[in-house]
Amino acid sequence: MTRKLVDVAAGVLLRPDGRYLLGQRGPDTVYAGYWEFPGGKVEPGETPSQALCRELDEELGIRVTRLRPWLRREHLYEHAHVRLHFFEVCAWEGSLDDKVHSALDWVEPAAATREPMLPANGPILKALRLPRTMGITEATRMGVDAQLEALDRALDAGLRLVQVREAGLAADARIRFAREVLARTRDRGGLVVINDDIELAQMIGADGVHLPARRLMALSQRPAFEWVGASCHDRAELEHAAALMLDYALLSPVLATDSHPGEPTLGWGDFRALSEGLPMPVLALGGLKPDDMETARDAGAHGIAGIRGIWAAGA
Ligand SMILES: Nc1nc2c([nH]c(=O)n2[C@H]2C[C@H](O)[C@@H](COP(=O)(O)OP(=O)(O)OP(=O)(O)O)O2)c(=O)[nH]1
Repeated sequence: MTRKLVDVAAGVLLRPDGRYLLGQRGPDTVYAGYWEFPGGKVEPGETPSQALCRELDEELGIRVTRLRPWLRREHLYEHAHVRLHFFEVCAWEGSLDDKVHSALDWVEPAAATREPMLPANGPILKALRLPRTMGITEATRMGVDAQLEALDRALDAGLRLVQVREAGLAADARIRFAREVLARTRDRGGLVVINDDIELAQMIGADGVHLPARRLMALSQRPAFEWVGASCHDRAELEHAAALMLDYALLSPVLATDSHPGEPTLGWGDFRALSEGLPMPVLALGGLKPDDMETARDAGAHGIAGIRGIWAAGA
């Protein structure tokens, strides 16, 4: 049976302490008692962001002053085929005066979800657990000891997502290095993904794998890890990552880098256009430093990834 496509706008209200708001649907709605992000259907003639501002005013009594488009996902329910436009709502006026939910709760991204959760929202909650900054190792160039010291500094400064990318190290050294990165990062509650080496990731029990673009395009199924991401450089690669239901993508190169001098770059305009409307978070990569975070997020990025810019800054 084909169902009419219904556009829905939903807001992730983010507090400065990182918590976000969930509401429990009232008794007279479909999926009564389920938890959701506040929002509702897009009315004819409205854009999704206009719909969200109206819904948050009507339902919660707040006026949105700053929002960013984030993820877009479709889901086929028994009652409807919904296209969900998620926004990050970063600033608003007025205090919450909820008129529709049975309960509201500010939840920590790392904490367990509220149950029951609307079925379409699982990947959204997972995306909110993805740290905003990824450090990509380069022990091959820096030396193993210098890289591990830089990792410790970055972990102290709050880094919680590391990609081990060391094709240049000999096999034994690579295994030792990857184990060491995993132990140090886990100690701080962080995640480690291994570039292009599913066997190594399995052997050391890493959190996941990171697929280079050529490997991504050769796959028709997602590898079995909790976290799987990929490097992308154009829309076709991003869409393939979405079709495989990957957890994130890196899109590069955004700015010029010392490691790839003279290569054409996307700039923030192309970054925004390419990453728009995808179901998974996209991190910006290429010549970025921690200071670029706000610019990246304003351009639709979930966050930033980096090599030298991250290790030099201590993240
Ligand atoms: N608001 C919201 N809706 C969601 C989320 N996830 C999800 O699958 N949905 C679905 C459930 C519903 O099928 C649809 C939203 O419809 P709704 O009934 O809440 O919309 P509305 O507030 O405009 O209600 P109404 O005018 O029809 O009474 O989107 C979410 O996180 N927030």
